[in-house]
Amino acid sequence: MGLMTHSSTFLLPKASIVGHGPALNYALVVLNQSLPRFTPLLWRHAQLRLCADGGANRLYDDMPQLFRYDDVFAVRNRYKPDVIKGDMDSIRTEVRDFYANLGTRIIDESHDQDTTDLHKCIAFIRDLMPDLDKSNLCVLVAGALGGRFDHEVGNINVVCRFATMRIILLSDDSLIHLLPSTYHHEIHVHSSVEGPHCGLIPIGVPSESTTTTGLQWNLSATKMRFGGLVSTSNIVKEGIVTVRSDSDLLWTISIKKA
Ligand SMILES: Nc1ncnc2c1ncn2[C@@H]1O[C@H](COP(=O)(O)OP(=O)(O)OP(=O)(O)O)[C@@H](O)[C@H]1O
Ligand SMILES: Cc1ncc(C[n+]2csc(CCO)c2C)c(N)n1
Repeated sequence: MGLMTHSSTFLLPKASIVGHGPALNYALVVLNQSLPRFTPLLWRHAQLRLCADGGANRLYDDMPQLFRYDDVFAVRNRYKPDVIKGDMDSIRTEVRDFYANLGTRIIDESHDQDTTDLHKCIAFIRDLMPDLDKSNLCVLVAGALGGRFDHEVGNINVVCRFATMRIILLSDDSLIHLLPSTYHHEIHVHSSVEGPHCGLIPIGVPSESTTTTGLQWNLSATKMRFGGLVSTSNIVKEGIVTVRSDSDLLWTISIKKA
């Protein structure tokens, strides 16, 4: 079975990155929730930037607040998304017009009321990338956690629906990504920016057997299921956490405040 490595280097300044595994190309999707304070850092890492519908309002309203000493319009011009996509029921007209005038591609999919705006954005990224590029692509989703619970679950479901893509859901406080059962996993923990609190959560189906190293409460061929044991409030103890499981799991780790 192959090894998949994970490393939150997108939370580090670009210059300080020492690679673990292949260098990844990043895409950023901004959702309709208050922007995480490190969004400008994610923006710099990303080669492609999208807003999911009302996410464009957040970019327009919140980004200038992250640069309090800069001119509001200078900040808005600096942070121009490549694409705004969604059912367009939340983006304000002035915001849509502002970014359209800057040259942002606007994709209105108001006919589709069965998939979320995040889903629409991930499908766009998937279809844009040639097959070969996809293994090195990682999609960062800003503002995906906290807020309305149905949206949070919808966002997690997108991670599961596009299970072959690397997608990382982020808030100010934590990140989540999938650990597919078809790989063994090595998670390189950057303790300056993340941890120590973490969790491993079976999603969809129970896990009959999960084994970990590097945690305070390791699992040893342990069964996990909702209604039984799920590993929450665990603590990272080593620089590398390893996970092998017979089922897909969600990995979550806290993000440090300063
Ligand atoms: N409170 C929230 N918590 C987490 N994610 C959110 C939240 N609000 C919005 N999102 C994410 O941002 C995307 C765009 O948000 P937007 O408000 O434009 O969606 P929407 O389809 O109009 O939502 P709804 O009609 O259900 O209120 C959503 O698809 C969702 O992924
Ligand atoms: C069973 C079922 N539940 C909810 C919705 C509603 N819905 C899901 S995604 C979406 C678009 C949000 O931008 C909307 C309105 C549906 N279609 N089918």
